[in-house]
Amino acid sequence: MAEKLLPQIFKFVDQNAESYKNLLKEAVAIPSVSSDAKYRDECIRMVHWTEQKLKDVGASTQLRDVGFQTLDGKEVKLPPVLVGVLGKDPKKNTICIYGHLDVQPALKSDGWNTEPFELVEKDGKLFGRGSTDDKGPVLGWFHAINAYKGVGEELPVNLKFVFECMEESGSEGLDDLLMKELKPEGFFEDVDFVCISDNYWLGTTKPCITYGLRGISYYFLEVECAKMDLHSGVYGGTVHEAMTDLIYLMSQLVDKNGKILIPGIYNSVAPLTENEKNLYTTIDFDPEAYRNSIGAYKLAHEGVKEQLLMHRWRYPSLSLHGIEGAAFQPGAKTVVPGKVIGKFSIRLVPNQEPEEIEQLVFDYVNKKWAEHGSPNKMNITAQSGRAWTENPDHPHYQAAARATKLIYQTDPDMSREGGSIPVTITLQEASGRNVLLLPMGAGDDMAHSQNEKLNVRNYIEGVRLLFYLSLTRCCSWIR
Ligand SMILES: NCC(=O)N[C@@H](Cc1c[nH]cn1)C(=O)O
Ligand SMILES: [Zn+2]
Ligand SMILES: [Zn+2]
Repeated sequence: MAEKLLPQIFKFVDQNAESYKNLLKEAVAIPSVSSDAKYRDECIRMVHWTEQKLKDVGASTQLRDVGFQTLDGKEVKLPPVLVGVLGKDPKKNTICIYGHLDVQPALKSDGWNTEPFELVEKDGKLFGRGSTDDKGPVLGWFHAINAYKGVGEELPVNLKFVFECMEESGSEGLDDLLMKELKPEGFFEDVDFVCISDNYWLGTTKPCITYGLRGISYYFLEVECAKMDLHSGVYGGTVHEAMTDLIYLMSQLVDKNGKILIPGIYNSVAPLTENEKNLYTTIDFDPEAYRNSIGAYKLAHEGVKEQLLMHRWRYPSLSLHGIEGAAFQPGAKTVVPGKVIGKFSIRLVPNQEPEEIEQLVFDYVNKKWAEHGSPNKMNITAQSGRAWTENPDHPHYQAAARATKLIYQTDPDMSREGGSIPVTITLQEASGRNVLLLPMGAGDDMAHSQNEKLNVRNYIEGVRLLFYLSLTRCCSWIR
């Protein structure tokens, strides 16, 4: 039945490509930035907008309240989690789909060529914040479901949905909802697989299927020297400046080659086996093309493919992200900030437990602070999620590989990902089922960066892929 339907579906998807783009345009126009309290209403609007789309495809929906968070010292309501169910036929397999509706911040002045929250099509690319991370892939599922209706076929699987709007900000409230509230109600009882489309191919031409993610331990390092910002001409030379202390602490974390300077941080990293080492040799990854795509002057590890991939996937890395309270605007502002918050994160790898890593970081920063001997106030806090890996030999992965080959006419690479989707491990534990990461976007989509985009080809073929994937899930052998 599967293959017979494909020509019809391919035609239907092509005929509807414009409407798919229009829907993505609507989604991108909602600036659902989860990290900034001033966009919280937009996050809530995004959840409601998506709920309506889910209802439109025939799903029953629920908005689950997950309480409040403290943001910028204020209690702010978290966006509700959108849960949905489409079909309850016991003869069919049930796939649980997770996606996120929130986005990273974006301003045109960051260096975008177009308005970030206006979807613009140029040269076969759809530019806009959230186009690839993760609004395009979420909508891909809705289009795939509609395609069944379009060709007059019944959906061959039951679907369950979990859509949140806080992924880019630590998925606050979601773990508790999944583990404590949804589990007793049996939400995951009949789930056979979990599928997430929220990552990217390694390169730009070859599709991938992903079986591992790094975790993340994100730190907020606060130093306060005064209760207000100060004129450096009036107060400079008379106070111990918070920024000086913070820059000192941040400079002690990582060396110029990327080696993390926190004692013990590499101790628990899973040892590299011969078997794993061999996996890297067959992956299609061109260091020079990768370097060019980001305009980097020189790559670490002399651009050796295997070493680069290992440092993206299986070794921890520490990045310095920014300083809140610093004068980042253009111009010669002569302020001494009263309080600054340095932000850095460590990407965690298998066997590194967040509690262990947080303790090592806190101990090290406290020791460096004591050595530094500043009279100022310092405080460090963290939010963390574990790394995740899955069995890529599972039939779920084999089905995804078959579907990918059919759509792209090439065998996908089995990849891991350097980024983090902390809820993946929670979904694995809550469902007890195999979790598949099926990327829609290409490796040069520049999620989180300026000019984020989704290729029209990836969007359209992605819809076909999700359609075909759900079709193959109707086979009982896959259970
Ligand atoms: N597409 C997944 C993704 O981008 N995840 C974020 C998660 C995050 C952001 N801040 C804290 N966690 C990532 O940076 O990997
Ligand atoms: Zn994402
Ligand atoms: Zn993201």
